[in-house]
Amino acid sequence: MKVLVCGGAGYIGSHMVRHLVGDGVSTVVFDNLSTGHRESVGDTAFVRGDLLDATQLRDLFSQHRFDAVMHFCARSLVGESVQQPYAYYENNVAGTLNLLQAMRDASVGKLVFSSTAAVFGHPESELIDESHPTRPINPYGASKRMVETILEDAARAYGLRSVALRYFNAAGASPQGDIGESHSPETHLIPNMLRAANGDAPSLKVFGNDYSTPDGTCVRDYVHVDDLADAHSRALDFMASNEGAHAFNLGNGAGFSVMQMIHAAGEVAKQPIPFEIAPRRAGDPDRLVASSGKARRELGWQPRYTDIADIIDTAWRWHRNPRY
Ligand SMILES: NC(=O)c1ccc[n+]([C@@H]2O[C@H](COP(=O)([O-])OP(=O)(O)OC[C@H]3O[C@@H](n4cnc5c(N)ncnc54)[C@H](O)[C@@H]3O)[C@@H](O)[C@H]2O)c1
Ligand SMILES: O=c1ccn([C@@H]2O[C@H](COP(=O)(O)OP(=O)(O)O[C@H]3O[C@H](CO)[C@H](O)[C@H](O)[C@H]3O)[C@@H](O)[C@H]2O)c(=O)[nH]1
Repeated sequence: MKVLVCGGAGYIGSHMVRHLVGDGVSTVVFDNLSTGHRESVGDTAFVRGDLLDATQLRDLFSQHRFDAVMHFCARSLVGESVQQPYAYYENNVAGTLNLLQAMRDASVGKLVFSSTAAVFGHPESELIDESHPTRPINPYGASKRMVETILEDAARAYGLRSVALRYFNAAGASPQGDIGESHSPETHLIPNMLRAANGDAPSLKVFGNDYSTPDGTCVRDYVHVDDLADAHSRALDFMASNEGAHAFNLGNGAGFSVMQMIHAAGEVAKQPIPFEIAPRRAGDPDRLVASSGKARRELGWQPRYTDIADIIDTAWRWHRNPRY
């Protein structure tokens, strides 16, 4: 089994690479290092390249015989996507089309795609399952939904087998503490809390405390990166016996408010997280919590990290001593 991991030098992708290598799967990483880190994949085979360069992709597929592709590449900042929609559609949609065409030319017929809770837009129910309408409210979410549609069409036209995994909030890091989340600028809550705890960043800005949630701050569903990696491996197995394009929501099914997260992180770091209340951030829905019953039933997926303190603790191991 040989797997191409596009975007494997990024936060989630690097945890996937470690998971595949641990399972003895031959792995090649393709990444332009726009937001990723070469150090995060150690001595795994690495090709620096860009999905927007069709020639590089053709060369890659001519040099290797891949059984499947995992595709983590994206621009993924919601606010930036509103400001720069062309850049988002170009990288996330046109880049993915280049990849799909190269796969087709090389007769590679299986893809696991990183989708997102942002395909749903404003939540219409407490728990979001796969029957929830997909009405994205920003270009980032729209770009991911477009790719899901392309995958549905590709299944019908070319027989491509695919699984779109819609992560809610990816969180935590390898418990070994040697790979983790490192973005610049960092926009995600857990790294920003832990950098404030470390003194690496000023106090955490809490974006709005007037949402219609119990304490007024936004509620999210945090799911550990190693559990996401496990779901990808299960998706590979699933495609061996299932044709077509499939989508699964991945979360723990438990919501935590920003204030609850600050409290939990303070307990893990054994010091209070300095914070201040700031204006709302554009595009943040009140509450996003997954129903992952379909992934449990059809993929046999069972997250191992269900305690928010354990999830934050793995991130804290990284943030105390980040390597990149
Ligand atoms: N982090 C989350 O909470 C979250 C939630 C839902 C979905 N996702 C999705 O999961 C995926 C991974 O997210 P992440 O947080 O690890 O992001 P990341 O930015 O850390 O990783 C993305 C990787 O893709 C690479 N890349 C981007 N465009 C590329 C291109 N054109 N060619 C080659 N390489 C390219 C980057 O250099 C980076 O290494 C993304 O598709 C993202 O939209 C993330
Ligand atoms: O410094 C910060 C950072 C975040 N937040 C708040 O913390 C919550 C979580 O924010 P994150 O930025 O960590 O995560 P998001 O829920 O905005 O985004 C995640 O889910 C999205 C789907 O809605 C996308 O998929 C995106 O890629 C993924 O990171 C939000 O209410 C946000 O307003 C703060 O208060 N202060």
